[in-house]
Amino acid sequence: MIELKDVSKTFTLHNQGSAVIEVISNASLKVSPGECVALTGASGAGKSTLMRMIYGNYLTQAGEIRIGDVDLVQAEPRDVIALRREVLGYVSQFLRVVPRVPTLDVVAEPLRAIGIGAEESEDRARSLLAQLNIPERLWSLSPTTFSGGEQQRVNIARGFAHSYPAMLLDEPTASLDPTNREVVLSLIEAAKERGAAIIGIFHDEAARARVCDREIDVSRFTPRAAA
Ligand SMILES: Nc1ncnc2c1ncn2[C@@H]1O[C@H](COP(=O)(O)OP(=O)(O)OP(=O)(O)O)[C@@H](O)[C@H]1O
Repeated sequence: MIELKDVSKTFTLHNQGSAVIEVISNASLKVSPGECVALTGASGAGKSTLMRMIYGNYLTQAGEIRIGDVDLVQAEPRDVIALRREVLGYVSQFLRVVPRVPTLDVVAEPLRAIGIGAEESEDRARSLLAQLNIPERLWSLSPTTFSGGEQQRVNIARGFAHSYPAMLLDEPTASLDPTNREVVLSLIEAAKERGAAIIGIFHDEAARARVCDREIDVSRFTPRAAA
């Protein structure tokens, strides 16, 4: 479902004499449906960079990043947008809050975007918000003023609203209390059971051990380490 072949990435630091730093070199990996793979490696090894490349936020200079039958490296922007809407989900640690949109709509929006009716989308959103212990009195309010933890849980609810065949999870359990951490781990397990291919960064070792089938240390794709 997710396959990287000989992927490389350099950053050019335009404000520092156009210095070029190679961050990822010849990365290859494959994640099958129903499998969760953890990216590991020391701070600065390139975990977030690789994740952003797989989501298409960072340009990839060489190689192939296949999500289903789309190669993200070659895809047109409109194909990337369609892929993100239908196939590839991304749960970051932080909610990008859209001002004035009620929480319920924030969570239901990914379902509306793929043509699911208002009622069904909102039912799913309500169920996720309840599961993640967001008090019902907050559902009609914009999450702008919510606490950090509440925003993170709204973001997780939104990220899991649609059953994406492929998912990227960036520290999904970071700074959650034990009850909500457990809810998130169950959501990940349920996503695997329905066949989602998942790549995650988990500093929470126990969470990683529980939901991940394999670990890939990105240091092995780091040119500096190899040198
Ligand atoms: N936009 C950027 N411009 C220049 N260099 C960058 C950029 N993003 C990341 N880097 C560099 O790439 C390397 C890998 O960073 P990255 O954030 O991917 O590491 P990480 O493994 O996710 O680390 P952490 O566990 O600390 O989050 C670092 O040396 C970093 O300085």
